Amino acid sequence: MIIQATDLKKTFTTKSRKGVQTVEAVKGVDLAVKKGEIFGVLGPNGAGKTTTIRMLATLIVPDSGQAVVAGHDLLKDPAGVRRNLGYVSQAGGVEEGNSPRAQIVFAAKIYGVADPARAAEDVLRRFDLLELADRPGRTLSGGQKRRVAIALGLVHAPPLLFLDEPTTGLDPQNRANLWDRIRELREMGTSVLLSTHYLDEADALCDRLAIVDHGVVVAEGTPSDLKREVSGDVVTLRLDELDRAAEALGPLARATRVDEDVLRVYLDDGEHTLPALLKRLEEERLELRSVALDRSTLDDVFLAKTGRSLRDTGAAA
Ligand SMILES: Nc1ncnc2c1ncn2[C@@H]1O[C@H](COP(=O)(O)OP(=O)(O)OP(=O)(O)O)[C@@H](O)[C@H]1O
Repeated sequence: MIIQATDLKKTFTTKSRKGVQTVEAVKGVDLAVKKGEIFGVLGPNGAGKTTTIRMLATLIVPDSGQAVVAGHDLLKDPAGVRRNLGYVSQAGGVEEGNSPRAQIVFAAKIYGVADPARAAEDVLRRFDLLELADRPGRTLSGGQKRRVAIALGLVHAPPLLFLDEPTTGLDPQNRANLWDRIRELREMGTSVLLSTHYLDEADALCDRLAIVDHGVVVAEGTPSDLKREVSGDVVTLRLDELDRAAEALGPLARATRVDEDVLRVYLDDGEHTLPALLKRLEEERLELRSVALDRSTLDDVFLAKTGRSLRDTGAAA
């Protein structure tokens, strides 16, 4: 394991004119990240993703809990942890007036890399940044800035890289491009822990993930295991009498759920059970407006574990 964390907790206290406010940002998180995998922390805004990553990256001290990160104890040997990780924040930290090359060489010097110029050249090449390496940061596009930010976090070749919402704000093409770069890191043996609120990103990129909500892990596993656990297929029905339909179809399904104006019916084998569902609705004289059959998604997992849809939080793609 490159990360083994147990019961991490963090409460923030802020003082304002309204008095003292406390926020339990992380309420007891366990995480086990294997060497060489891309591990995702998926959750809506405010779930505690950044706080968890910042604790594991030694940037804030947990109130309680324990962790071993890259072979070093988080609390007893934070310097040992720090030497072995790269951290790329949400904001990305690219200087406007400085060239990517100058910034990366500077970072390499801070990390004590033996040949900073060469290390910078290597990482610039790897991230396809050589052509723009000597332009001021302010002239780069959003996608290029993200690549520079990641290159900055990698110049000392750490075995573990933390990426906090790496593709937020990027267009689909730049997101796909960055996913490929992150996969290349895995191929070179780097372990990656990233946070995201994009369902498709968690599904396509992560080997395993933890779904977090309100500061706790509500589910953990590979994307396909998580989806299988919830159910194979989902039939979404639009009709007027949702509750009566749910009652009628219950015996044929693994689970049913009324989700605003639709009824979602979870089935092991949707293709073969759908005709029976439709027959049952007809027997009950329940008139359908529309029906759709889909494989279950990570949003169905989130819904099953938290009672609400990640899409509804306004955070998901
Ligand atoms: N320094 C701080 N002081 C006070 N409250 C904080 C601080 N940092 C985070 N919080 C609060 O802790 C909770 C968790 O925040 P966190 O940034 O970890 O969530 P997140 O899952 O990363 O969200 P997002 O996707 O929006 O980045 C939020 O309610 C946030 O307002």
